[in-house]
Amino acid sequence: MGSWAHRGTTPARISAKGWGWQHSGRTNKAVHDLDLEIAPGERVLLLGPSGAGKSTLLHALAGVLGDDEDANEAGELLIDGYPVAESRGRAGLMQQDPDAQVVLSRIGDDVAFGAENMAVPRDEIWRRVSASLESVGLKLPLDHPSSALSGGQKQRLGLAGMLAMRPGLLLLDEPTANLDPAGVVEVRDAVRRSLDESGATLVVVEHRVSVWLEVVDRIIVLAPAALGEPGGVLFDGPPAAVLAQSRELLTAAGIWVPGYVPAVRPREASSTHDAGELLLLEACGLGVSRTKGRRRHPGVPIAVVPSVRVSAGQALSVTGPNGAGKSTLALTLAGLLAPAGGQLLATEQLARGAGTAPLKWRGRQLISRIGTVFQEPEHQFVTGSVRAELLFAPKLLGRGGDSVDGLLTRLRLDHLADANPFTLSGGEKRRLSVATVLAASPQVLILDEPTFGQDANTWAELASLLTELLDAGTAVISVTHDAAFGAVLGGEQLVLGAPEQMPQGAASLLSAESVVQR
Ligand SMILES: Nc1ncnc2c1ncn2[C@@H]1O[C@H](COP(=O)(O)OP(=O)(O)OP(=O)(O)O)[C@@H](O)[C@H]1O
Ligand SMILES: Nc1ncnc2c1ncn2[C@@H]1O[C@H](COP(=O)(O)OP(=O)(O)OP(=O)(O)O)[C@@H](O)[C@H]1O
Repeated sequence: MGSWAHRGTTPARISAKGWGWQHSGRTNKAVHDLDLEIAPGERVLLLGPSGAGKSTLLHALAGVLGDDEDANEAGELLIDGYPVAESRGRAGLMQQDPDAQVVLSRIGDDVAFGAENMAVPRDEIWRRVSASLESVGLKLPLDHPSSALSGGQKQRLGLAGMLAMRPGLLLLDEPTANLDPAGVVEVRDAVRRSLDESGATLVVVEHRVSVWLEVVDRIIVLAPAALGEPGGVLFDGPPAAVLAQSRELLTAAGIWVPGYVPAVRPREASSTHDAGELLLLEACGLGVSRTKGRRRHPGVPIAVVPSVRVSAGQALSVTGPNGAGKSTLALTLAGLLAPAGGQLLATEQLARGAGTAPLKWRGRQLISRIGTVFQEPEHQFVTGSVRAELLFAPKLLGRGGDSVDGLLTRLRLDHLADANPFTLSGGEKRRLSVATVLAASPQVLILDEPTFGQDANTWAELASLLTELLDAGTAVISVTHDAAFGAVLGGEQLVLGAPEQMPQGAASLLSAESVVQR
C-alpha cells in the first residue's frame, strides 16, 4: 500500500517533525524546526510575514521541492505516514503565480489535466470540468485560449483545475490575491462546497485573513527563519482564540488581522485640475485592446475611457471586475500597447516641446518618463541578482545608483541583495518589481496591483513611499482591487465595467470620481 493511488482521494494527514528546508544558494533556512500535526479533514489557514516559508511548505507537501540537489532538508515531513516524495499526486497545489499553473492551450483541457492524471473516468472528468469552471465564475467556452486571460481569470482557472481533481489534500497559495471583491467570495464559497463534499484536508495561504475565517477551523502562523528568528510555529489554534490572544503580536508580525489597517497618513483628495498644474498624460476617447496588428486593423476595444488627465503629484486608481481591461489600459497608458481608438498624449513638459504618444518612445526615453510595474513581477526581471536589477535602469540612464541601498532597506530586500530575482518569494518579487521602477525616478508611475501578496508591514511601507513620491510631484496610476490602498493615495478613481454589462461585449468606463478617504 505504498502508492498514493491506493490511498485515493481520502482526506490526508500531515505530520512534520523538526522539518526544515534551506533552498540552494541561500545561507538562511526558509523553514526551520517545524513540528506540526494536521488531522485528516482539518481546514488550516497558514499565515506568516512575507518570506516566512509558507509557499516552501506548500511546495514540499505537494512533493515539488525534492528535486533540488543543492538544497538542504532537515527532519521529516510525512503525508499519511509516508515521506512526501512517495506521496506525489496525493495533493492538489494551486500555485501563487497563476501563470505557472497553466499547462494546456484551451481552458477546458487545462482544467481536465489534473483529473486525467488521477485516472478519473472520461465522462466524469468533463462533468467536473464544467462544474468547476462554473463554481469559480469563469464563464467562458471550454475552447477559450488559456493565454487570453486576465490575471484574475487565470487564478480562477488554476483553482478550477484543483477542484476538478478532488485531491485528499488541497493546498492553495494565495488563491484570491488577484480577484475582485465579488470573486473573492465566489472562489472562497467554491472551495467550501468542494470540501463539504470531499472532506479533504485544506491548507490555504492568504495574507487577507478575514475571508477564510468562516471556512477554516485552525490558524497556524509561521515564524520567519530567514531573519535570524528561531523559525517553527509562532501561533497555532482555533481562529477566534489565536486572533483574540495574539492580536498585538500578529499585527507586529505584519499579519492582516481582521479590522486592522496599518497607520499611513492618507493624502488629501484632489479631483479638480488647477490651471497651473503640470499635466503629464492626457487621453481622450481612449480605446484599449490586446489585438495584434492594431494599427491597420484595430480590434474591438475591450474598454473605452472618455477622458483621463494625469498631472504631477496626482494619484489615479483604476478598479473594476476581473477581465474588465484594467491591465490593458495600464499597458496602453504606459506606451507599451497601441491605443485601439482615441488619442493618448504625453504633454509638452514631458515630451520637451510638443505632445507625443508614449508609444513612440523607446528604452531610455520611456523609462525615465513612465515606469511600469507589471501584474506579473517576473515579466520585469532582466538580470541575475536583486542588486543588479535595481542598478539596471540607473545605469541605462547614465546615473549613479545612490538610491539603491535605500530602496533595498525600505522594501525589506537588503538581506536578498545577491539573490536571483526569480528565486524570491511572491511578496519579495512584487517588492523588487516596484523598487526597480522607482530606481529610474520616472515622472509617471504605473503600477498593476502593487500591493497584492504583501503583508501589512510591507503594505504600509509601500503606501508611505508612494505618498512621499506623490508629494514630491510624481504621478501615480495604480490598478488595484485594494480599496484601502486607493484611499490612502487619494486622487481620482476610474471604475471599469464588466465586459458582459457593456454593449457589443466591450467594457467601458462606469464612473470617474474622487476617492473616498478613510
Ligand atoms: N527556489 C528558491 N531558491 C532560493 N530561495 C528561495 C526559493 N524559493 C523561495 N526562496 C526563499 O525562501 C524564503 C521563503 O520563501 P517562501 O516563498 O516560502 O515565502 P512565503 O512565506 O510564501 O512569502 P510570501 O508571503 O512573500 O509569498 C524567502 O526568503 C525566499 O527568498
Ligand atoms: N494576452 C492576452 N491576449 C488576449 N486577450 C487577453 C490577454 N490578456 C487579457 N486578455 C483579455 O482581455 C480582457 C482584459 O484583460 P485585462 O488583463 O486587461 O483585465 P483586468 O481588468 O486587468 O483583469 P484582472 O483584474 O483579472 O487582472 C480579458 O477579458 C482577457 O480575457
